[in-house]
Amino acid sequence: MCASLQAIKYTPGHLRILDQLILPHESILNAQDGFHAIRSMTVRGAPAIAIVAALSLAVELSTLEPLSEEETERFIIKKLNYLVRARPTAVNLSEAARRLTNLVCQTSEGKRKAYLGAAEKMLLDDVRDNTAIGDRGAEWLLKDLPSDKKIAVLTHCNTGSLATAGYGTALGVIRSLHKLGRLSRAYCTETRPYNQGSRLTAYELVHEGIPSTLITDSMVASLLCQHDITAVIVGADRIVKNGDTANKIGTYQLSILAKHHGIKFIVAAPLTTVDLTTDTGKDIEIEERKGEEVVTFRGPVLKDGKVDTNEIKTVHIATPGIATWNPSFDVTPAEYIDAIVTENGVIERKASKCFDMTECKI
Ligand SMILES: CSC[C@@H](O)[C@@H](O)C(=O)COP(=O)(O)O
Repeated sequence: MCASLQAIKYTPGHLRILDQLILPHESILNAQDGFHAIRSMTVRGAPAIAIVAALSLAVELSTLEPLSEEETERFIIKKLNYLVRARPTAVNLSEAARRLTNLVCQTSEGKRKAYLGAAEKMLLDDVRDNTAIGDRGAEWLLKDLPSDKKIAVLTHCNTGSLATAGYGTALGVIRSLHKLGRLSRAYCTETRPYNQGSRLTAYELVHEGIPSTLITDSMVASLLCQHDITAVIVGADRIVKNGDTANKIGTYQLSILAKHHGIKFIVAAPLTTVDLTTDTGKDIEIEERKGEEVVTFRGPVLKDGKVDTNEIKTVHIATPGIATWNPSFDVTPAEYIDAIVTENGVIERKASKCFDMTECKI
């Protein structure tokens, strides 16, 4: 089997990320490079952007002349405050900044070393947590089914190795189902306008040899109606206290379709995505991106019927002059979510209309 995909490659003092716009690795030398990589979506996915932000500052710190403890603290806090402004919706970024700031403030001697250790640990922790999410989610989905039953699932956006430090969240559940020999097929949506599904999830599913089928976002109702789909599994950018969940635009409509067809709707995310400081989804800031993403399409050209990744082109696919609206995320109300899987286990929504997310942090 070929090696697993890795979006983030780090050795002390060196950070390289896979440029998800074209796919070779790009070097990140400092926090400014980290900020631009996140904002331009060269790296994307809630856990991955938090890790790249933290590690970009780690690389910058490791090249810096010795500073006093006080100067080091001021430097780190200033850079973290800058990095959190790269993208607003995924809470993992601000959660990491808050945690690293607290650590640095509470360490009296060796602040630089403490920061580097904590930032580097994020890579390992994320893979460990995602593996637990994948296994727990798969186990929960299979628990009431005959042991020889294989299931088909649908996922949206990208939640795999390319959106995390490895293994993936929703794609981690799919990976675990496949590992157990219990996955008949994973369907993935194209995920317009940025096409994380057709570009990244499809790439990863094919790379891993997981039986998979790509559909456009407009085909979901027909898929759920005509095929035997057991669950829709998505990741999250922010899960607030009552379980309302911000995720890639289009997730909300999938949850409504799943409910209509009596299909389970599952959110899979690490605890770093759970935001207990926000009560409901109404208070989540939704990033709006440039209309250009809606009216253009970017990809490799076809030469003699073959995809040529050396030549990437942007084409215009809408009538010039048309107005656009491009919210990058939407909020799925908790009442449409059946279960939320974290590394600590699965919380089911039973009779009530919402979750108490404080339960999963215990
Ligand atoms: C494990 S990542 C979960 C989410 O971050 C993912 O589904 C998503 O919405 C990514 O959005 P993106 O805009 O590509 O950063």
